[in-house]
Amino acid sequence: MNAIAIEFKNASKIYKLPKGGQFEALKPLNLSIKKGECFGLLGHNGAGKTTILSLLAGINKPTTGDVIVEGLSVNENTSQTKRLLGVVQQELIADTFFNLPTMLHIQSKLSGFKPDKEWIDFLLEKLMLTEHIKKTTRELSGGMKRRMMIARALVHKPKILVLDEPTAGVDIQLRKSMWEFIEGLHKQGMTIILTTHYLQEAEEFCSRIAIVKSGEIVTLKENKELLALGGKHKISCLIEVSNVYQWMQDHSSYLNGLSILIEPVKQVSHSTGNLKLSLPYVHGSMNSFLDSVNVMNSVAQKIGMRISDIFTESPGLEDVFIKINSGDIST
Ligand SMILES: Nc1ncnc2c1ncn2[C@@H]1O[C@H](COP(=O)(O)OP(=O)(O)OP(=O)(O)O)[C@@H](O)[C@H]1O
Repeated sequence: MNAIAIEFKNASKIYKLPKGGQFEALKPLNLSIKKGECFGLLGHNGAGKTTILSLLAGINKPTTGDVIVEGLSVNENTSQTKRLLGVVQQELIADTFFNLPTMLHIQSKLSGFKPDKEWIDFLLEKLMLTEHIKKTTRELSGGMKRRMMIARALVHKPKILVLDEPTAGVDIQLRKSMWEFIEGLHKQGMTIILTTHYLQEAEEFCSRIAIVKSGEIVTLKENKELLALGGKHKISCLIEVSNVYQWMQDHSSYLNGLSILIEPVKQVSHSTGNLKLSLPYVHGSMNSFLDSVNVMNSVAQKIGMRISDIFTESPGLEDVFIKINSGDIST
């Protein structure tokens, strides 16, 4: 299971700018992605994610180095490596007068693959496109085009699926079924490399995640390890107080002594507002959880506060992403 599917070897990209000069979009990258892995690339707009995928897909040539796909060099065997990959590009490219099944038949042939009607029907069904098969691809909505691009990328049964923001513009219901379908392909052994701005998708589906910033990977970790950087799980409660700043002054030394954090929830004025009190607990330990609940209850009794809500909070990938990008955590 540890065989390598994709290997970036010192691969870099410097774009030549039309008005002269150049721009280094990707610093020399060394990265291995295992067979059967679902690997996520995250980063702000312009970080370099699409550039990385374009070198893998053979759309752009690296300035230095190479990418190896299933043992084959993309530089030397572009047409063979292309057949191993199903690539869903970020831009919606669906401007034809063909209907969906015809376009997918043509695409199969273009990929050097004998069209397989059963597989095409299966893809159309799984991507919820069957009811739109009479439309030409240019008549599809944005979300339908996005799903069509996934069908097109899979038509030649590739070993590796490359998804550059595959769910942009797809509504939440369809996104869920799309991911169920992609998860099914992954379970059958397909290697997946994904970029997305929906961090929850990466959190749910990727086993390893790289964060790209200014043309280089600044963090590369197992999903769980990355989430652990977000901080502790917390038990929190909300209280309403009539004089926020006075209240914080009166109680802060007592609460700080118990490691309880005080945080204004909404815009607070001097006269009224909500405060959130939080206490960390060890995730997975019932004793630690109950200890924290007991502390909250005894604090409530001691200082006579009315708790309006009590809930737990888990650090998510979004918290980690923001902290890494703002330099709050170095990895
Ligand atoms: N053909 C090109 N010529 C010059 N610069 C380019 C070219 N393509 C991309 N760039 C620049 O390279 C940098 C990385 O772009 P890239 O598209 O890889 O970012 P990204 O992380 O995929 O962003 P997004 O999340 O917006 O898709 C950006 O500054 C971009 O302007």
